[in-house]
Order: sequence, then C-alpha cells, then structure tokens
Amino acid sequence: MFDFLAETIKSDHVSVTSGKTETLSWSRPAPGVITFEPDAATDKSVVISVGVHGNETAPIEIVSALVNHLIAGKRLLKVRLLVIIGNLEAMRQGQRYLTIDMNRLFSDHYLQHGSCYETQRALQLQEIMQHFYGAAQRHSHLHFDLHTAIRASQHLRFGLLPYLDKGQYDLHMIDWLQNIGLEAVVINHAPAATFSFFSSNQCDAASCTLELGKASPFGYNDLQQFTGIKQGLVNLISGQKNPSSSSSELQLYKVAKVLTKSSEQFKLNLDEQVKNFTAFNKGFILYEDHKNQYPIQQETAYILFPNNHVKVGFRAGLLLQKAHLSEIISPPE
Ligand SMILES: O=C(O)CCC(=O)N[C@@H](CCC(=O)O)C(=O)O
Ligand SMILES: [Zn+2]
Repeated sequence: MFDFLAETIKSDHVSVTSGKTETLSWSRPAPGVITFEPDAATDKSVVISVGVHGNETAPIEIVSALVNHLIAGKRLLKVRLLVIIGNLEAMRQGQRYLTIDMNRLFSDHYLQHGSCYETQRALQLQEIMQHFYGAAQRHSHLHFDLHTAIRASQHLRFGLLPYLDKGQYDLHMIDWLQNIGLEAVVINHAPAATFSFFSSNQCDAASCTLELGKASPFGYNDLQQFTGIKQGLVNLISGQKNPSSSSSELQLYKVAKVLTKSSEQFKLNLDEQVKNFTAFNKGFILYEDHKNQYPIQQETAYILFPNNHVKVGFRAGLLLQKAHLSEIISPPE
C-alpha cells in the first residue's frame, strides 16, 4: 500500500487511483486529494484541507496519518470525507506559496491574477470541492481548513469563522471547536478570498479556518501539541461525540479592520516578536504609509497576523475587537 504523504511529496504521480476496504471505498481524483465513501448510509459530508500554505506542515502530517489509517482499514468511517493537501509545489519547497498566497485566490479571485501554479490549483480545488458536496446536496456539509501561524499567539489555538451574510453559525461546530481545545474564535466581518469563505458561501458548508500552533518545517513539529485536533478529527469522522474539554470559555473576537498593504512604504509599527492577539490602546500609531499615519481608534484593539512582508494590495494584518456570544448565535442582518 502507498503512503499518502510520502508519495505526494515525491511528485504529482498518483500510483493507485482507487481502492476498497471492508467498510469503505476511496478514490484519488487529483494529486494530494483523496475521497472516502463509507459503505453504510450517512448524512454528513466533511472536507478537511491542509497545506493551503505549503510550509504549515503539522496539519499535513496529522491528516496524512489519518488517511493512511483509513486506507489500511484501521479507522471507522461514518461520514463522506474529502481530504485535500492544498499547495503541493510550495509544500515540496518548504514555502508558504510560490507566486501568490493560495488562500487569497478562492471564490474566483484567481481570475484577478496571471496564470500560475496557485491560480490553477485554486480553480482545481474549488471544482473538486463543489463536485464532492454537489453529489450529496441534502447532507450536512462541514469544512475545516487547518493552518499554523507564522507568529506566536496569546491564544495558541484559535479559529476564524467566515463572514455569513445570512443564517447563523452552526452551534454543533462551535461546540466541537471548543472541545478540540480552541481558546478563541474570530468572526470575519466581510467576504474573503479564503478557502473557508468559499466552502461556506458557495457550498453551504459550516466551515472554519483553524490555527493550531506555530508553523514549523517537516520534522520539527511537536505532534503532542496537536492531540486535541487529532482526536477531534477521529471522533468527527467516526461519528463519536467529542468529550468536553476542560478548557476555559472560548474568547470571541470580531474583525474591526483589515490592514491592507497600500504601497511599498506601508509599515506596521510592530516588531517581529509581537504576538497575535496583543492588545493596543486608542491612539497607538499602528502603521504608516506614504501619506498617513494610522492611530488605533478603538479603546482597545487586538492585532492578528501582522505581516509587513506581504505583496502590495494584500492583507498585512487584521485588527480585532472583542465580541459577544450573541454575535455568533445571531449575526447581524
Ligand atoms: O500567521 C499568519 O500571519 C498567517 C496564518 C494564516 O495562514 N492564516 C490564514 C487565515 C485565513 C482566514 O482568515 O480564514 C490566512 O492568512 O490565510
Ligand atoms: Zn496558513
């Protein structure tokens, strides 16, 4: 039997395209992609994506081990499952991306850029996901996009909920997020070009981007730090309820402002050691560009993903405010 990750790291060659165990069948429609169909009836279709940023390796290792166990008939499967390793070429080169950050290309944003590996792969993954969910339209659809962050964080594990223009967030999902050990959840305030917004908006999925720790190269991950997500995924796909975690209450934030790198002169007034979710008070000059300085306008605001090194026109960070549970249960109309 093949090893999913070892083979995918080597090349795009798919040695075996389909197979069966005693309880499920699987097929590989593209490199780094595998779908599982349980023989028994189910009403859930789940997508787990990893490696949308090629250097975020811990989720890739965890999910690939799960794939190997399923193929070997060692795991119970009670849902339809699609597993995706996103940016294969960047993963092979240990990079976040080669030409364009792939998590800025979904919902057809790839059309705004010249053709490159990432634009083509984003289109391919959109089509694969739509096909997968489309084959089971009455099922409940779930998508978790697993990442690790560049910087250290005040909250080690957290989730980002895509903006919803109608309806409300799935409370079973929120419960699951808490039980795998997330400390915080960030609610997006607007549509985005991320994979999780695409699945939520176009495929009617309850979805979430998960940030599970700090990004490290293959071989440098302390996989002990990822036991919550590992167990959570096993329970999710085998239809087991996740035991409640003893961790404290989920901290809620909402995006107050997207910091966009407006020019090469744009500069965040933060050093590289500042952690995600660090608080700043009103008046602190957060960034400057060729024309202006930007002082924080809220009494207190929290910084997430600050990054001076993105390309002009791309997100250089998020500014957050605290939110309340009511904003998750019934988001504003
Ligand atoms: O650590 C960082 O600066 C980036 C970590 C990361 O890749 N985050 C995702 C979040 C996606 C979302 O907003 O749902 C990203 O930037 O794509
Ligand atoms: Zn990422």
